[in-house]
Amino acid sequence: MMRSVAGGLRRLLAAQHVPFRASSSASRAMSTTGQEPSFYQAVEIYFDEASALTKHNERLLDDIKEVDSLISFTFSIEGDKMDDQGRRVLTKIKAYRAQHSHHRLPCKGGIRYSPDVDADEVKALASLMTWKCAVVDVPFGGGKGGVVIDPRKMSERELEKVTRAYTLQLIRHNYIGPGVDVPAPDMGTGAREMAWIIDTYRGIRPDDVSGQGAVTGKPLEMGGIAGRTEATGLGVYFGLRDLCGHPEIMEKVGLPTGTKDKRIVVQGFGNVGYHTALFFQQRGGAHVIAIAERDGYIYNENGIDIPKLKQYFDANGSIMGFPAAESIVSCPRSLLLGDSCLTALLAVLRYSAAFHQCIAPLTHKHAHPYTSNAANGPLTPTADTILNSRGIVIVPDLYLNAGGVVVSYFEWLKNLSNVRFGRLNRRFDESRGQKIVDILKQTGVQITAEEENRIVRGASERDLAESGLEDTMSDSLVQILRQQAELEKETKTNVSLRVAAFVLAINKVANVRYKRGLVNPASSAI
Ligand SMILES: NC(=O)C1=CN([C@@H]2O[C@H](COP(=O)(O)OP(=O)(O)OC[C@H]3O[C@@H](n4cnc5c(N)ncnc54)[C@H](OP(=O)(O)O)[C@@H]3O)[C@@H](O)[C@H]2O)C=CC1
Ligand SMILES: O=C(O)CCC(=O)C(=O)O
Repeated sequence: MMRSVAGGLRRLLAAQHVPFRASSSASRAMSTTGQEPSFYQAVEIYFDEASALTKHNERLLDDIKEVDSLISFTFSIEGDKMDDQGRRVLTKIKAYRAQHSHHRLPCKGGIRYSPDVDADEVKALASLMTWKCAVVDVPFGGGKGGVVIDPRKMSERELEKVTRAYTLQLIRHNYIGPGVDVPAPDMGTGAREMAWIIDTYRGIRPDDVSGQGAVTGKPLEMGGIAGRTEATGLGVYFGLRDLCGHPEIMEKVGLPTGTKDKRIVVQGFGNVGYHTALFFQQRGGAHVIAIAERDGYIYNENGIDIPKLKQYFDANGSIMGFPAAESIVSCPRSLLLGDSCLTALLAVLRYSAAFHQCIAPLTHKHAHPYTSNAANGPLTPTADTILNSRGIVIVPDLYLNAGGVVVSYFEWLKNLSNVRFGRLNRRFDESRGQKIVDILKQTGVQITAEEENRIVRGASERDLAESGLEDTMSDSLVQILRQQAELEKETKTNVSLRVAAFVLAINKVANVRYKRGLVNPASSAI
């Protein structure tokens, strides 16, 4: 049975008291209201649009679309400030954790610290995690956590208190554990917070032999994996590099293949933005000509030196004033209107109607043939529709930023087995390589020192994590492009990468549900 997008969309519009108008595109119908849906509604719209192209039972689709569970709680911490009686002021904090899908356990997804976090955002992000994990064959359900604080306004001591108190709440609600739900870094959090989380968890559950796998993105000393910090940015680079390597795709956008000498603009210079820019420059030979941050953007048409900028940023807390570029204080989003580039890389922009108002109407046709969603959900359905209608290829977040969760998966595997990758076989591989070199030399083959090193060197944990990440990103892109081609053949219309990635993910999740025996695919009932 071909399912129409109408059901979900009609319900959504009804909830907003908007008359339903059948349309080939859910997002186009929504834009007629002049009002953007919420982030979670947008993810539902994307889901509906894609699921209409699948052959799954409607009730199963409705079921796998829903967020399975969401908890919210408040807790208090004693802050640094004193009241007039010399007591530490108590600060009340609201927090969430959503588990979108229990079709596979544990649930997996980062924790966001931001004053703008709310239930809608956490549900949307958890839902995206399910589809993301499915696209890259990471066997987890989706989850996401959020704490409503502004980490820039808190001391390290306060942040530690918040993180430990949040973890205690997760333990109390059974929302954390290596087989239940495994958090990781997201906006506003990093390895430091993950260390506090695992330390708190281990303190309460010291006899959990797999306990180190209760959170990923930890520092190495706390059971982390080499390469997790840069994994999301590296995955973005691998994904875009592969896309740029397809002659027929690049021909469509009128550019030569490869990343060399391509110009890109990056919005956000945090973990994801910085590492992506770094890899584009160092490995891809591309020029990062502009970078936007909260307080403005910097521009150098010959390319910005990313390691130098990072040093400057760490020392000054801002990219503004970086000597080797022009600093422009304005709406950072306006940089996306600039020169013609390969891609506008959105590495922080959160879901907001502002994108629709600021960028989408103004972006020139072909100014940037790609808009790459390194951030989660930066585009509203209307912005998405506008960019699509201009022929701009949107590289979807549920594929492009999956590098983080892929390497988190490797970290989790490492924690379950309690052994560093490569520890058992590295020396053995090296001695075998050495024997091969010796035999080649004995038979008179000339080998340079560099060649010898490449044959002999055994893989480190970092090498293995990176190679697993590269393989996953490449393989998943092949799957998405194959899905896109199949859908285009079936529907005889253009199908976006986002729709293709969602269809791929929905098929995988639905198939798990069928195989588990909870649903009969031939029946109309679940
Ligand atoms: N970290 C990860 O492994 C993963 C992250 N993601 C997604 O990537 C995105 C970025 O995450 P991440 O890099 O980890 O976050 P970070 O917190 O490390 O970095 C965000 C950066 O962007 C800056 N920023 C905030 N608001 C704006 C703005 N309006 N314009 C420009 N810059 C701004 C922040 O500045 P300031 O410090 O002043 O706030 C900070 O420097 C998020 O959508 C996240 O969900 C996706 C997959 C994995
Ligand atoms: O590393 C992880 O487990 C999840 C990262 C994340 O939150 C994301 O991909 O959005």
